[in-house]
Amino acid sequence: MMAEHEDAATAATRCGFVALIGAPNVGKSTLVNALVGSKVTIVSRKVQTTRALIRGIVIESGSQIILVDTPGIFAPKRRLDRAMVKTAWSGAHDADIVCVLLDARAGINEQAEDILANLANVDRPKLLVLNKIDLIAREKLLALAQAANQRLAFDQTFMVSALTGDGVDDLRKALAAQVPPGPFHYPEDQMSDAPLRHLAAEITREKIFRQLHQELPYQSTVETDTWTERKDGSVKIEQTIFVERESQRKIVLGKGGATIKAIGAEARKEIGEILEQPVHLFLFVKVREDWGNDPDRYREMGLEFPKE
Ligand SMILES: Nc1nc2c(ncn2[C@@H]2O[C@H](COP(=O)(O)OP(=O)(O)OP(=O)(O)O)[C@@H](O)[C@H]2O)c(=O)[nH]1
Repeated sequence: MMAEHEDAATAATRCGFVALIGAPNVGKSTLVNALVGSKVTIVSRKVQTTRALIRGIVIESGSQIILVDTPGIFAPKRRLDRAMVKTAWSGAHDADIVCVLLDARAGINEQAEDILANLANVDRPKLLVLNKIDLIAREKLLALAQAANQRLAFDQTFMVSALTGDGVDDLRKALAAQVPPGPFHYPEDQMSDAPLRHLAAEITREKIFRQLHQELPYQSTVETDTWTERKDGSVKIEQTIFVERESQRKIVLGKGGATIKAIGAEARKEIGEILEQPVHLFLFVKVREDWGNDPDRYREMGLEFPKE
């Protein structure tokens, strides 16, 4: 009986990824805070090479809404960033819903034009969010909504002030209703550190990429298995690096373990800087034979699963 009851509960849930896209300063962080409604784990802006960064996770009416953004879309300076820009946009393709934020006061400036043009071929439900409505008059707002909708066919338009909270409940409810049916991606007891687990995994991935980018492009994935805060103020993190073949495992390990050691040292340093606490990082390398055919892995990396 119990099991049936639980099945029914799972079937009723919804869960999905919502990509927040907007120029710097449109108010993404403020909106995430308003949507989540409690203190959000601060995810450092220092990490600009990740594909999809979890900004916050919201539960609303039985839906888990995972808010992600795709840094690196704007004015990429470093070579690695530029290489990631294309993938960053494909993160938008992979999201269940794309939310485009515009600063209502700034209007459709050059960066906004750029975003709207780039999203034209993203085949996902698109919502327009005009933020900072507390700063402009209502008539201007309607004109702006119209102008944006002429450039890109949005499914819905929301007018909010992330700062005052005006309109935020409506947006949250709409997102909850529109993410697809399915079980929660993150267990509720992991929700608060999920962004950090994900970020730490992305950092290690970036270090692997840096060390081995010629030899191992995109063929590895990293998962954070455990995250334990210690009494002395440090954190113990265990991660597994999954590769497709034994030969790749050897490459990641390097001669006498030299490569994995270097990856671990770099990752530990950066994770420690972001967390501002000492980090003990333990890395394991495993072969996951069918990695290349597992859509979940692609999804975790913000990549689109190739149809064939
Ligand atoms: N008046 C007003 N100000 C807002 C609103 N939302 C955000 N802001 C302000 O706009 C500025 C930028 O907000 P952030 O949330 O940091 O913007 P962001 O898009 O996350 O910026 P990046 O991290 O650079 O991408 C801050 O000073 C916010 O207080 C709003 O609805 N009304």
